[in-house]
Amino acid sequence: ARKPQVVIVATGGTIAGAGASATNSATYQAAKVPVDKLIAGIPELAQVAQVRGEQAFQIASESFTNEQLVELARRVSSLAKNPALDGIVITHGTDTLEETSFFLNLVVKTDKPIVLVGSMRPGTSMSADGMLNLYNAVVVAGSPEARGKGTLVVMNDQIHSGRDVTKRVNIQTNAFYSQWGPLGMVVEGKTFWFRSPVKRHTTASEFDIDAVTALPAVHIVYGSGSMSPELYQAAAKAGAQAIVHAGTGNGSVPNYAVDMLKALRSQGLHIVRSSRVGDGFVLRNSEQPDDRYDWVVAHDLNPQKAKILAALALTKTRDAKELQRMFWEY
Ligand SMILES: NC(=O)C[C@H](N)C(=O)O
Repeated sequence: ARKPQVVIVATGGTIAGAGASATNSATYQAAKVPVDKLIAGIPELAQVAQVRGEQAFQIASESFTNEQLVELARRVSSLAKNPALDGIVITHGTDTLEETSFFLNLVVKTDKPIVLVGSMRPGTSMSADGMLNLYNAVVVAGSPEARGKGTLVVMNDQIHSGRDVTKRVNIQTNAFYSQWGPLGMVVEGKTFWFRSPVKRHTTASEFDIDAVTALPAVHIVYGSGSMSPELYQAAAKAGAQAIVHAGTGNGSVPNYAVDMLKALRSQGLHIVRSSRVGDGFVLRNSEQPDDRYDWVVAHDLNPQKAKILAALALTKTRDAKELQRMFWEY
């Protein structure tokens, strides 16, 4: 039978990392090993797909910029248009993998599987997780059942929605987690599916990377007890067109910070209330009168995901009600 054609677009991260010894699981250099060497290290890939590699970047994912995000998405969009190709795997550092997976989920117009994968341990360490993660990612990218589900993240034998998934553990291989559960599992080269995303994505999204050349700046301000309202001002000074408030609890705002946010909104900046808690979601007019202040709530998106959607939304509209609609729909 014809094997699915899969391209691995490599961007760096720990999955391309190398450490000094086999006991170095957390101390190593990310983004060292080229994609062809990663592929050559897993001869079993040839049993499940016809694979070729492409080196987009060689960086740790904390160093990803908006420019690189746009460049990567444009490359993925152009690959997806190749009729001979069945799926795309993107190797990526785990730190900002959730931003990239959500971004691609919103802007690439394709039904083909786009699968992001990383690792928590470098390939040089004992029980390195990258090999199996990459093998599993290629299996998912070549699987017809993975089509039309938006971008996927394969880590630790689980298949997550690129929208929902977030990094929750920073030193173990079970690093990724979705509040609404994974979509499925991949075991011994086979995929098993249990649910599908219902939020708008890829072909049903109103965003298209072929029409996006740059993203406006959006900055996150972290809420805490005794925080400084001047941080919002600094975000505005740094060029933010929207500020994502990573609020305590239900995205709550300290009473002494409300006037600053109102003032920034009156200058045209958008205020998006999200929560630093991790799970749950922020409701409109809970904690703060969003209708009165013309603020937006991030719904269940965490601050870093809210930042991605806010930036994309601002390429389309300046209207807070439209922004809010997008936060409900995506
Ligand atoms: N596990 C990893 O990939 C972490 C690394 N700092 C990165 O995001 O590139």
